Amino acid sequence: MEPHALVEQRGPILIVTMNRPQVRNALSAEMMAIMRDAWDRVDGDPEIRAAVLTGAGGAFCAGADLRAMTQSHPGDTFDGADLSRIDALLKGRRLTKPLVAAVEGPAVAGGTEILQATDVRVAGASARFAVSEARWGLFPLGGSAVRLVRQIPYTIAVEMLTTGRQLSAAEAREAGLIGHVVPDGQALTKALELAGAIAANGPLAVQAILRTIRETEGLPENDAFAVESKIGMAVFRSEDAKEGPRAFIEKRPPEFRGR
Ligand SMILES: C[C@H]([C@H](O)CC(=O)SCCNC(=O)CCNC(=O)[C@H](O)C(C)(C)COP(=O)(O)OP(=O)(O)OC[C@H]1O[C@@H](n2cnc3c(N)ncnc32)[C@H](O)[C@@H]1OP(=O)(O)O)[C@H]1CC[C@H]2[C@@H]3CCC4=CC(=O)CC[C@]4(C)[C@H]3CC[C@]12C
Repeated sequence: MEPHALVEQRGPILIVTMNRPQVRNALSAEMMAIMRDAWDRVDGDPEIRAAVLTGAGGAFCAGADLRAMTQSHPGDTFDGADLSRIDALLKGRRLTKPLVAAVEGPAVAGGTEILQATDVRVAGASARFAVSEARWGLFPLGGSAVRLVRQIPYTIAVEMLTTGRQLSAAEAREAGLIGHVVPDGQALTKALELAGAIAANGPLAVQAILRTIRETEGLPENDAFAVESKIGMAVFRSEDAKEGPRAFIEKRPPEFRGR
């Protein structure tokens, strides 16, 4: 039996592949455990500078396993755990390094929910996006009722959440849910190209930029600048911030050490 998610390190990039293609990579407890461990690895390993999340077999993810739900329903088995944080889906927890999504085929329900926790998003032309929980009388507990309206225009978010309608890749890009549409089958290649560009940059700078974005979300502008200037000045004091300008003047690629 294949593991429900595959984790592969390629140089400074960790690639996480949801791997239950026969059910369009519907989430399982095993898959979620592997994903949670992979996110710990991304945050804990200084050699990893970016991560990519994708799905096997031409699908991204079809959300929770509805068949499993007919056998053991979370509504009946729920043990009262705090669902304001679901590590595997990066709800209530964000990575310290950029996460790039490579979507082919359906990203539905939990699939579009975890997409909202990624930082840079690429999709094949036939990809489709939906938050379909309400169609089955369920609630999008992966965070979409909070996060989607913060990421895309209100009316499109509410329409997606309440009708469950699928957006095409072109519609998703127009709404700003994804950044790039590429020919089918090319999403991972493009995502790796973007992750590579991120990984080549100063890791302290990249992580500080992400941290600033995360920590200032929703703050009044001047409060946000107070946070930003503290985080940013620490980067300016680093060795990497001296290496970058030197490399420019010496006409060579910078060699960042992350300190
Ligand atoms: C709350 C989150 C999460 O947000 C909830 C959900 O995600 S609900 C899931 C809703 N999913 C859908 O609506 C998608 C259904 N599928 C489709 O619409 C289509 O299949 C498709 C568009 C994806 C693809 O269409 P295709 O035409 O290409 O393919 P199709 O022929 O239809 O399918 C091929 C075969 O694949 C099977 N398939 C597809 N999707 C699924 C699916 N989702 N489940 C099962 N099987 C699927 C299909 O049947 C075909 O197979 P055949 O054999 O050929 O028929 C929740 C996410 C995780 C939850 C937490 C989990 C852990 C917890 C445990 C607890 O006890 C407490 C709670 C919790 C923390 C729990 C809380 C909620 C979540 C966070």
